[in-house]
Amino acid sequence: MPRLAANLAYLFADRPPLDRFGAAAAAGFRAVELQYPYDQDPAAMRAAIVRHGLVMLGINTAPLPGAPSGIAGVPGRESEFAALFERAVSLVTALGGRTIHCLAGVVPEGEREAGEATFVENLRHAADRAAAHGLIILIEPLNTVDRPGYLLTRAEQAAAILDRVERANVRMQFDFYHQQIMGGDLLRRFERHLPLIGHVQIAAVPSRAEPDEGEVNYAVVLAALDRLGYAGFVGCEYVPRGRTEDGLGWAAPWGVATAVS
Ligand SMILES: O=C(O)[C@@H](O)C(=O)CO
Ligand SMILES: [Mg+2]
Repeated sequence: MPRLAANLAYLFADRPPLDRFGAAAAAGFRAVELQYPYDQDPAAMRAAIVRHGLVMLGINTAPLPGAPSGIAGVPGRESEFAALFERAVSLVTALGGRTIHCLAGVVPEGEREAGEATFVENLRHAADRAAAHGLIILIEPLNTVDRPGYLLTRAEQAAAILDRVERANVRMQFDFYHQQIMGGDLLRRFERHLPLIGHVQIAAVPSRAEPDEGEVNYAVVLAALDRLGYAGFVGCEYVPRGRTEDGLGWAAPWGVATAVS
């Protein structure tokens, strides 16, 4: 059965950050992912994770002023990326987490080949640093509607990058929301890339709300993940229509509870 993880940048976001861990655990989530928890106290977050018996999954590399979508694939910013990555290693290690999503960044049309080469080199260096801590690096293709100009947009492109990086601890984060927008054919593409996939995320398309509306049938998708042998967590990275608890009906078959009040 798919194991659901709460993305606490999106879910329970009506609460202060430290209160979201308990809310996720109370709803039945067994794991959490955090995105950008750089302004929070790592020890307090770790204590909340342990207190509520949660598995801590991953964080993202931090955004920079003028570069909210990262710099891992931006030529000329390699030393800044190395520093950003070290910061992510310290934080995720303090949280007891497992993965760092390295955001590639926005690259102008004429520089995309150079951007990919930069991305590959940066990922190689980062992978070697990550290996020393037993960490996995994730790269995630994002859709061009929400992120115009983002370097990494399709699962096929991510697979080609991973092929060039040649490091087993660098993997693809397959977000069904983004990949539906960038070509669809979700189950065939997921299956084709499964050996490279390190994490999965879901949200309705096009609303990015609870995965119980829109053009993707997530009951079918989640059953397929099981059938195809995906053993990782499924990150719930959606924007709740209202209170998170009130929209969890879709997750009941997967062990997460709906609101009782
Ligand atoms: O899908 C997304 O937007 C995220 O997974 C992410 O990490 C980039 O913000
Ligand atoms: Mg995502």
